[in-house]
Amino acid sequence: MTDSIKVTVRVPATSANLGPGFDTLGLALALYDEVEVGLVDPGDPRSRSVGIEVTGEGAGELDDGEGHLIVKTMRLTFDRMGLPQPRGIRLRCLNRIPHARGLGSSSAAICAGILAARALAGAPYPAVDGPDPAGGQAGPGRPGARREFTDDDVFALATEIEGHPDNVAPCLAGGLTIAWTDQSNAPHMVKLIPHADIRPVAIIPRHRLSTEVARGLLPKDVPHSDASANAGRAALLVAALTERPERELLLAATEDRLHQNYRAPAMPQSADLVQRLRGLGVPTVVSGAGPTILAFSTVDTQDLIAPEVGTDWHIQPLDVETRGACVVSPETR
Ligand SMILES: Nc1ncnc2c1ncn2[C@@H]1O[C@H](COP(=O)(O)OP(=O)(O)O)[C@@H](O)[C@H]1O
Ligand SMILES: N[C@@H](CCOP(=O)(O)O)C(=O)O
Repeated sequence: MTDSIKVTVRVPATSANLGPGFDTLGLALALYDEVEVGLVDPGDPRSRSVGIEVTGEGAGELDDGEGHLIVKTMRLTFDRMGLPQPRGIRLRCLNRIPHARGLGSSSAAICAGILAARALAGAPYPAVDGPDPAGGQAGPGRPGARREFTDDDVFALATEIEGHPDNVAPCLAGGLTIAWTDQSNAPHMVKLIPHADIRPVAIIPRHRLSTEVARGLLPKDVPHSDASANAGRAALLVAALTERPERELLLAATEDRLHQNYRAPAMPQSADLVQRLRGLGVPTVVSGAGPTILAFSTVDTQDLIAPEVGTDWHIQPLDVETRGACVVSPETR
């Protein structure tokens, strides 16, 4: 038996914060998860279940049913689109983005789920006629009340699920993004293309640190002088990444006082390596909530990184990704 309809989505890794741009700046990186999602024919015996195949990161560890982040996200998206829940969902995940390392794996999974659900919504699929498998109730306006789900809706829902927009924005749009939320909590972004000389290098440890745990280490208030220093550095960083990718400017622009030091006790090796590389003149930050670190290498610093890092970390130079998440098959959008 075959799936009645299938889509494949591709979503990039992202590095958020970039030092001073806490919860605001993000950069998309050319390292991708690919997710094939199939909805099952009604006559297929698998049509009342969820089936998940994971290759790569998270294989054998992730929930293999309704609790899987992509399935949960798809269910919520079908609800928000005013559509009935599909019956059997098959996921085939090729996961390359490391989990809980500060490279935006959860944002990528959330964006994948929303984009897949939106792409599937255009086609007829076998819907649940009994109780909703996600535990919800079939409500008024589900079938027959389908509403257009715009790119802004995708961004808003992904941000609502993730809790902050700085990974979601570059994942969806690619490039360097400045993201913020307005007074009604709606997210917005501006996308910029970094200068061609910007060469990110992810330096990835074996151990994990969940974003939730790292966020728990942040104080409720910070000194005004620290906030002011970060505002200046974040502004400078946008200029340095797009127009003036000079090492000295990047080094000054990547200083942070709002989150990295507070989180250092949860990732002492990362904090130490950031300091050592910065001491050698390599602009280096904690990637997202860590424990990966991100260096901006230049011709004069590229040879300094490997000897300083040693063998306990995986050094991965990554191109900046400029297109963002997409449905690769069928090319519906
Ligand atoms: N491709 C994926 N499929 C299912 N769940 C995922 C996927 N990627 C991430 N997750 C979930 O998100 C968690 C990591 O999220 P988080 O702590 O925010 O770290 P980060 O987003 O920095 O990698 C994983 O432990 C896993 O539960
Ligand atoms: N601004 C967030 C970014 C978290 O990124 P992740 O890739 O670690 O999920 C934060 O610093 O908490």
